[in-house]
Amino acid sequence: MGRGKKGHRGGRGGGRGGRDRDNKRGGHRPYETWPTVKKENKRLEEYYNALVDLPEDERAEFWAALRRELPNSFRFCGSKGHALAVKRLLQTRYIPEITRITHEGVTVEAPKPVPWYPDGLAWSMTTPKNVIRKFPPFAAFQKFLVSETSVGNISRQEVVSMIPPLLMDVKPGMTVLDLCAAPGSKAAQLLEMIHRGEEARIRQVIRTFSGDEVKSEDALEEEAARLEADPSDDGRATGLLIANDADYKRSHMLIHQLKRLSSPNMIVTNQDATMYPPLRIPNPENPSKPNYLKFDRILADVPCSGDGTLRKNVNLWKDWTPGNALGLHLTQVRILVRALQMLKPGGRVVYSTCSMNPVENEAVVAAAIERCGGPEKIEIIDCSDQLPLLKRKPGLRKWQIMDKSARLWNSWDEVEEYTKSTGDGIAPGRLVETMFPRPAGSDCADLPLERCMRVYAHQQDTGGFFITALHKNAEFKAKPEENRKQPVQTKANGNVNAGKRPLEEEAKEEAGVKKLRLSEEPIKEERIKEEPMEEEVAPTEAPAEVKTEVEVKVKLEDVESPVNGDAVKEDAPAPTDSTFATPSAATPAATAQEQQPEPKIKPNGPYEEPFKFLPSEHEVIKNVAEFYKISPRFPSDRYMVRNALGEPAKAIYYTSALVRDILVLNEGRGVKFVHGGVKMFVKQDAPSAEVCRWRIQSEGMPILHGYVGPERVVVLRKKETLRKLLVEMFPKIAGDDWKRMDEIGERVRDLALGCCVLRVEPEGGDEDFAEHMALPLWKSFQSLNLMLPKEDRTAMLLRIYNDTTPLINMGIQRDGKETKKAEEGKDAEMEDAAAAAAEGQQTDAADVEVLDAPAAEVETAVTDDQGEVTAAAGDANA
Ligand SMILES: C[S@@+](CC[C@H](N)C(=O)[O-])C[C@H]1O[C@@H](n2cnc3c(N)ncnc32)[C@H](O)[C@@H]1O
Repeated sequence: MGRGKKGHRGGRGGGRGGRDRDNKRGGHRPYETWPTVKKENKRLEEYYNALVDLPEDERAEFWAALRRELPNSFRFCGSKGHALAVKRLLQTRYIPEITRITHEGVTVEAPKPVPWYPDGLAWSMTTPKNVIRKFPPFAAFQKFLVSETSVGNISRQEVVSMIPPLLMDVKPGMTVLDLCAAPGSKAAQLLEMIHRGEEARIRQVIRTFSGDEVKSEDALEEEAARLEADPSDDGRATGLLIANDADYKRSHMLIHQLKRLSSPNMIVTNQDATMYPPLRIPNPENPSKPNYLKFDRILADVPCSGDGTLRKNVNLWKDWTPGNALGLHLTQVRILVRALQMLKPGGRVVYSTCSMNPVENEAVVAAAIERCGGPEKIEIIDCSDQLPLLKRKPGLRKWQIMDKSARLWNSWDEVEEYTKSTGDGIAPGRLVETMFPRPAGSDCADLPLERCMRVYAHQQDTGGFFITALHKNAEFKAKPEENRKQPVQTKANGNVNAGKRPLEEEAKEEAGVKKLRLSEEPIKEERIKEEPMEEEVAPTEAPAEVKTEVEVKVKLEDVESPVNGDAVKEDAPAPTDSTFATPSAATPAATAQEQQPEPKIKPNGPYEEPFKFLPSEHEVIKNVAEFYKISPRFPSDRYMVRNALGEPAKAIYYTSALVRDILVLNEGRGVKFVHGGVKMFVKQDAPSAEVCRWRIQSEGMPILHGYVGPERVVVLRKKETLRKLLVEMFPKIAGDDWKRMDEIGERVRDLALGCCVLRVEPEGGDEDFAEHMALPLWKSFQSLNLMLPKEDRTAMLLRIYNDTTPLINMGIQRDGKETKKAEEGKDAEMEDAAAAAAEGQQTDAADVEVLDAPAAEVETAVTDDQGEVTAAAGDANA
């Protein structure tokens, strides 16, 4: 997964340079210390004391919690069975050890499960990072966290940030859009939901045509994962997640984070959410009529001022100003309106921020509902019965707005009155009408805003968060933004005009400050120092990189992506290639049509390799199917490559049918797709023409292995046999050496050369070795090679055997005597290739076909994200 190779980044914002990062720069980064920030801010305290209605003692707790360090939290991720297996280790192996530890005479507090998180998969702990990192009794626990985080089984995520996906009620088969998704922790939760129960469903279907008995250990899980949940594609997940972020570099962090889940049902786009383009999908009833995708669920976890993250981003204590939130209000409304437009009637949008400010929360919800046809069309969902153990406060019905100069306003009427009395007629401190509670008598005056959910830091020792779930009753035509009432302004010449200073311009002025608060995710702190990212906070503009390739020509509120082939409104330009988005001559689409290999970097911005699907009858697809004896039940029309020529060169990807349709039908429309598909086959040197050169990639294994013929499957049942394959990089099988491989010895001796599926089916009776797995195994003349990156081997050794033995690499000896035999020479070459391939398994480094961005940018983005992940473990143990 690119882990390790790309380097680990040290903790965030703590001045601890990461190992590889330091090395890359040719030396150790000097240890930096951060000046202590005084946790005081008069205006902040004044504003929230006025707003948040709490009894005196609770108010004191509110501020005390905001001034305390935030506990560390993490989530076990991946498929439920796997996540539960890793969690069990924490409970049975590490917690008993931790509870025996005393530090400075005090018993250490062990991690605790978050009570409201389903299946106990989220945990939190208050032990300071530096204690865990430096105090030797924690060493084993630290190793566990670092190791499982590096392979993607544990994700560090703030507890409150886990709430929004849980309120989305995502079910398998649904189409889901995460509009502001980077770095991707919530998107990962959503993707897991789309795939929930899939493994069991596929097993069920495969058994119906193989006639095998249900294994008792599967029975329960399969019952839970009923086929009816998502039946139409032989049990494979049919749902879709589109994860989007307007920032190009952050969209690559997103790819890195989500790739771990190996989902063919996911696309990453790089668009400005305020004008997210309608996406074409097939129209089976009337193929000549355009049909556009509408979503069952949309998450709008919008950029915000982030004052709910004061505990983590301590600089906010000094940087908080009332203007930060005001400058984001309009963008937030636009994103929410766009989300509601793209939602199916009956669908749900969850809107969330890590801010406590009503101008970014209740005011945005009310403004968006008003623009989208009022409460008849959009309802605020009462979530009071959801997550009953989560303590929360109701949303505000009344609030005041603090302007830039810290003056408090009760209503827009008050602002207008004041504005009339001033000489220049300009409303104070960038205020606009939609920031205020809706006036009595208006459609939205009585919105049940108390149904919005506010979570404060003191309630369960977390950060602060705001979440609202909205239900769309029916389609609507959004009111144009221009209808908003502008403050009356009198020019010097006596003419009257509307607001002189558009909010977006003012927002840009504060860009430097807002960079702090794009997310509740910790990644920010480092990014602020390193990367100027003005586009993140320029609310109305697509980031420069996006704009160069996609120039949206129509106002999206007019387009209202039509559903099921409905004609586009006559008064609005049709969202055709030429009117909706005008790709420049240099877009991938143009190049794809010309079938010309293109330079990797376009003058106008990063180049994305096109997604080209291979016909089922393509020679390579037929060869692969023949070699692995892939069942005809496995779809062969969803294989894709990423190059303009559309020929398999290095890697072959696999996508779900819907992802394929979207990528194909929207090619050339200027939509910026940056990722899609799971790498299924990768080209590798082979010793002879009979050996298929396309090995199965480990991330494709869970999808494919059930359909591979018995000729290319090796079944392993014993724990010790797997240990040999994990510890030894190239265990020998020549001569009598195959006997060392116990129950798989004879099978691998007789197996034809090349890649096969190692199906691990534990014989039972050992809880640490209970999980079924399918791993790629390569057979050479002399040896075997489990094609896994070192991190995965090391993590599995620790998880299954509690073993930290260094890996043994006893490859073919390259001295003259040994390499005389042609077979051995070939084996040596193959071992080199295999080792390199296994290491590159999930990195783009091994995949020259894909060059998503200028090399330096990819490197930075991947390293950043990895830093986030590694830092997570490092931090948790720091
Ligand atoms: C609060 S963060 C999202 C955190 C993310 N949902 C997660 O759970 O990891 C907000 C994100 O919105 C992105 N963003 C800012 N303006 C945007 C826009 N107009 N359209 C789409 N994304 C935007 C930022 O780049 C940032 O990554």
